[in-house]
Amino acid sequence: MSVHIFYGSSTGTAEGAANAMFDVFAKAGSVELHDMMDGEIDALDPADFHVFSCATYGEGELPAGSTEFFEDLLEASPDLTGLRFAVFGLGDSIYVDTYNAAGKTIVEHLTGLGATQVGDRFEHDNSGTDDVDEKAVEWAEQIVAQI
Ligand SMILES: Cc1cc2nc3c(=O)[nH]c(=O)nc-3n(C[C@H](O)[C@H](O)[C@H](O)COP(=O)(O)O)c2cc1C
Repeated sequence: MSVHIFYGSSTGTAEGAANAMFDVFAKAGSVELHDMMDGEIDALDPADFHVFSCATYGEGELPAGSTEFFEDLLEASPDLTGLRFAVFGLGDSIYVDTYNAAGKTIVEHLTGLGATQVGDRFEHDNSGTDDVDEKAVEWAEQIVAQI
């Protein structure tokens, strides 16, 4: 099994978290990192496991350049039955109405295509005191125990 870690990041926090998780997921198989901006929707494979580390911007959207990933995916509308994924969301609670909305959107889109969420969706708060990379490792350890 391969683990595909996709990150959606504008200023590097979600990308850093994705990198921090790399060694944890390497316990489960070979790991590939993907910038969602590269639009590699073909890397979604029911035989593999998928992790999304993604920030929220705008009015609750994915970061600029990453929104097209799901536009392309929804247009292609593949049957993702059997595909398993987990979501590590990043946001900031000062954005009350759209706090961590991108992570919720990812869950909706993937489950809407038949995929199955594994574990709890994490919500990192940039206004909080939690170290994002430490939390990413802790979360990844919980997820890897379930795959
Ligand atoms: C201009 C701007 C808009 C943002 N909008 C939201 C938002 O709507 N909801 C949210 O939860 N966080 C929002 N954030 C917070 C980011 O998602 C958060 O800081 C995240 O850690 C950034 O990740 P990145 O460095 O990978 O881009 C916003 C941040 C900026 C700078």
